[in-house]
Amino acid sequence: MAIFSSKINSLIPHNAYAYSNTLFDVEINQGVMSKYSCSYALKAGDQELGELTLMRSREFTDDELDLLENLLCSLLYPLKNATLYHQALKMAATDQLTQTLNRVSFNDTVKREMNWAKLNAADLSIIFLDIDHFKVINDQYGHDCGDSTLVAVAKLIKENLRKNDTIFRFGGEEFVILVNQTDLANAELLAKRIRIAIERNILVYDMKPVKVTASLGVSSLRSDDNFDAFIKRADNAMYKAKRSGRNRVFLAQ
Ligand SMILES: Nc1nc2c(ncn2[C@@H]2O[C@H](COP(=O)(O)OP(=O)(O)OP(=O)(O)O)[C@@H](O)[C@H]2O)c(=O)[nH]1
Repeated sequence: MAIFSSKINSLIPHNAYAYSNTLFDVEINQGVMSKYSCSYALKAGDQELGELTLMRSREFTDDELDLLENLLCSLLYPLKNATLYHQALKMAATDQLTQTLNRVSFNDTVKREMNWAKLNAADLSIIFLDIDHFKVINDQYGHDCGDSTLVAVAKLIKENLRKNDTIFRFGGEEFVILVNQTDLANAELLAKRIRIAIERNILVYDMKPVKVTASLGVSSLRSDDNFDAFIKRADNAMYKAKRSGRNRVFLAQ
């Protein structure tokens, strides 16, 4: 969009542009917001491609708007390809059942956040969460009930997170939450909130209440940590929570 804006600037001068595309999760605002604007909802066939707005301090003429509409036509198909590519990448990294990230992007995301936290002397914490006796839920109520449980737990976790936190479905009934700019004490509070939310939530399946609890382990980044050590401490803490009776939060030592 930046290239399109700069290429057309000699033909249709403008001070700023805004582009948003919810499918992309993209929201771009470039330049100085101005009084006059023209907006276009971009579409190729039935594919929505977001909304583009150009802004400047004097009105756009009819000739300029006609020209812009023609130029936009040449943008639609490259934009459609970019959207499809982005959707494919997003799907590959998303667990379709729980709509959380899957393992594909886990290592890269954690390493990137570890680097950022170390460079900026910021806190970073990680929570491992494993649903208790999940096999029993599957065996007693069926696999569909197990799937509904996974969806419900993911939703409860998401409801307790901030925008910058990231949730991954790590394996079968295991989730990992990366908590930015949060120290061990505050990550523990978050883990306890999530544990209570899961315990209190009443999942009704086939008219029967299904009791769900989870065990959680928490670790925070240390200055000499590498990726494996950071992850392993939280995983070990979660296993300690399991071994000491489940439905509890353990902090990494
Ligand atoms: N319904 C459903 N079940 C799954 C899925 N992925 C893994 N499972 C099941 O999750 C169960 C995990 O069982 P275990 O590893 O024994 O763990 P658990 O029963 O939760 O026991 P603890 O972790 O020790 O409390 C297995 O029965 C798997 O078949 C899934 O996507 N959907």
